[in-house]
Amino acid sequence: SANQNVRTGRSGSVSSPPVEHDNAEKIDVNPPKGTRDFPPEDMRLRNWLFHNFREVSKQFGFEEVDFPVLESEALYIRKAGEEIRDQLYCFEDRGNRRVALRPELTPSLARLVIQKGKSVSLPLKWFAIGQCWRYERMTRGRRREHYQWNMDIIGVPDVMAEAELISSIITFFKRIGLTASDVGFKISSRKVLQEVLRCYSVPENMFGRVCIIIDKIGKIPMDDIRKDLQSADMSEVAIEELLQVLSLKSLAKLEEKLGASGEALSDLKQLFSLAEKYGYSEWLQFDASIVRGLAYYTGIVFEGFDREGKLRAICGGGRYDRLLSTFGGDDLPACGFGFGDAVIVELLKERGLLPQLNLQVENIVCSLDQELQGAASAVATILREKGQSVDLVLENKPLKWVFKRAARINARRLILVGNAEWQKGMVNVKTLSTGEQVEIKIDELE
Ligand SMILES: Nc1ccc(Br)nc1
Repeated sequence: SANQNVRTGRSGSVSSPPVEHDNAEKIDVNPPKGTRDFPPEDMRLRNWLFHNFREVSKQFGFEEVDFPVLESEALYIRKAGEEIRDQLYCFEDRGNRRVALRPELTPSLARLVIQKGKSVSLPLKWFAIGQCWRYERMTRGRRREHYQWNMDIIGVPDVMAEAELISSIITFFKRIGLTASDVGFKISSRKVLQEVLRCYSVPENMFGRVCIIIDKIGKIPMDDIRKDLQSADMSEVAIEELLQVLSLKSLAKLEEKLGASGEALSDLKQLFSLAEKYGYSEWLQFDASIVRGLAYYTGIVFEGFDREGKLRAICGGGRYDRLLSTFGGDDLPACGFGFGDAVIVELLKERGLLPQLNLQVENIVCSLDQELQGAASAVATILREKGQSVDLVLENKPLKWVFKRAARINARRLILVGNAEWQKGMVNVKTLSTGEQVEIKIDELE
């Protein structure tokens, strides 16, 4: 709360002059609404998560990229009625430019691919971990920022690319202890929707809009879904047929509906066949209701879900072969996914799989009296130059305080710099787990 007493956290007296503030009031020490601080224990978990994202990305031969958190608003102005557009964290900067805090990473990636043009050789396999933003009325109390891991393959038209991306996510899940009994992937293709809409002569330019409406199934009442579909030039018959197809959960039933000649079916059959080869069939299921909430998907779409059904989608992605041309570039086949940092942590908590991540410092070094503070610094430098981590006690503290701190930072060794030993070029080394204590020559420290 704003009037929370802010502990200065200083133990000694403070001699420096007070910082001049316009307002005498205490500032609110909480982060802005919908945002988070990462104190050490949270930062350790975040670093652990990102380390696993990076390790998998490298294992699949992907290169890391990043983009500005601030982008031109134009990157996200799509007319399909997406939630991501309604919640854009956008504003006019001091140069009167319309800008936005990025709500997702894919448009930035598309922009960079266009910028690089012919200077990059295909296929591109890029990954990024970046903070993404939305501005949502805090009535729902939801977060306004999260970190997303993205992996994208640019330049591969074949479903092999989607199969590879799904394999990378499964590799990640396995790395952190999740199995096919914990999570799965619902797989479909936007071409299913496309083929139904074509049967009922729904104009092509309604495709993105219909996808966004369909994505709201289960989130808003079905009557509103039907009304929205009518407003997208769909007849009653077309709507009923579409909803019927979207309820299909078997490729055989889909084939009965759409026939065997369409691309939707051939893509999906190929993907499930590749899943066999990769050895991850048990992780996948066909579910025609999956469309995902981004207008630019054009083919296979998929989302990771928790089999207990308690949580929102863990991750999601798909093929987006037409995105580059919406920015004036030449189209290139593309597919990718986004994987947020929130649901996965909720899932790991549920499954008791959160890792125990303690601070670990090898050495804590302290001098036994004020005159030896410099000697203690010299010992710290020697150890650090050998690549060891050292927490150097910076003030004259009683041993009781030093032992307490050593336990809190989980130090392996306590190095005591005392007068008598120092005169002999020695220090006292105590292994804290065993209590064993030995005198060691400084130049033999390791
Ligand atoms: N797109 C987006 C951005 C930020 C959060 Br939190 N959720 C979704």
